[in-house]
Amino acid sequence: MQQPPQLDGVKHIILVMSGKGGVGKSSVTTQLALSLIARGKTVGVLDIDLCGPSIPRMLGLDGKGVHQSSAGWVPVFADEKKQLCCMSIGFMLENKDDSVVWRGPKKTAMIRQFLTDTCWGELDYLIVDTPPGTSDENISIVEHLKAYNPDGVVLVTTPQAVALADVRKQVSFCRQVGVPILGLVENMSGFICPHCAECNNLFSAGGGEAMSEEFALNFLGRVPIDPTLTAMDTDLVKQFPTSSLFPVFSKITDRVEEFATRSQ
Ligand SMILES: Nc1ncnc2c1ncn2[C@@H]1O[C@H](COP(=O)(O)OP(=O)(O)OP(=O)(O)O)[C@@H](O)[C@H]1O
Ligand code: SF4
Repeated sequence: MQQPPQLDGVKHIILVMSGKGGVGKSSVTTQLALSLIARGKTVGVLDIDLCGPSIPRMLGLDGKGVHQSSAGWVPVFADEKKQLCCMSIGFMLENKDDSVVWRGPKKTAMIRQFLTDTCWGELDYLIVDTPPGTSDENISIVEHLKAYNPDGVVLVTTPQAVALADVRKQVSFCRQVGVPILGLVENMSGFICPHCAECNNLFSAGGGEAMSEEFALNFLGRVPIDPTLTAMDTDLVKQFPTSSLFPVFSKITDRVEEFATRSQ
């Protein structure tokens, strides 16, 4: 497939996937992006979760609109230094509570347009937040991105058995479509009490690590349940380096960068 020129200036492409909805895929995408820009990287976030585009809200960009230049859609910048930009279906909806009720072919056409018509410019990383599961939309996304040789997939799960079972399907999906898996993140893994800083495992912990071993995946790290994650909604870029999640995502980002470079 011919590569659309809009992605020529992008050095690394990472997909974030989960077998199940609500496990924190968009949160991991956002925190990974913030962690990378804290290292001086330029990052684009492409939110192709057509049924639940939550990245604009998480990046404090709700209500922003995308404008079209002669070269294509111009992503929305999330910071003054213009290190972090975002493209999301959420920017196209008139009302943020509107839902996307398109049928398959229209969704596929929109995904193609997102991937080919957004002018990303020069980026160190493009992080793609995908719909949960192994739907036709996921197949379209991977088929399109394979032409650009993506670095690979960050899989997100939670410790509960049902979410882990969904990751099994996701692993087999990635292997079938031939896209490398960079590793697995176990989200909502314990709760750090804000009073005593003790970590309580609300659900059984360590399932993600055990699954990584079983499938010979890199274990990227655990993210605890952290109430500040939902509270950080304004000036996120400035807030992130002092947040409790900064050290957690620094370690995850170290591993993602290591494996992303290796798979080139
Ligand atoms: N580690 C965490 N600590 C606290 N809250 C979290 C954590 N991870 C995710 N959440 C919260 O859980 C909710 C779901 O997270 P998120 O939207 O990232 O999941 P998702 O997998 O992208 O969902 P979807 O299936 O809708 O795409 C959000 O309100 C988010 O703020
Ligand atoms: S973890 Fe410690 S401070 Fe937090 S609720 Fe339990 S006993 Fe109290």
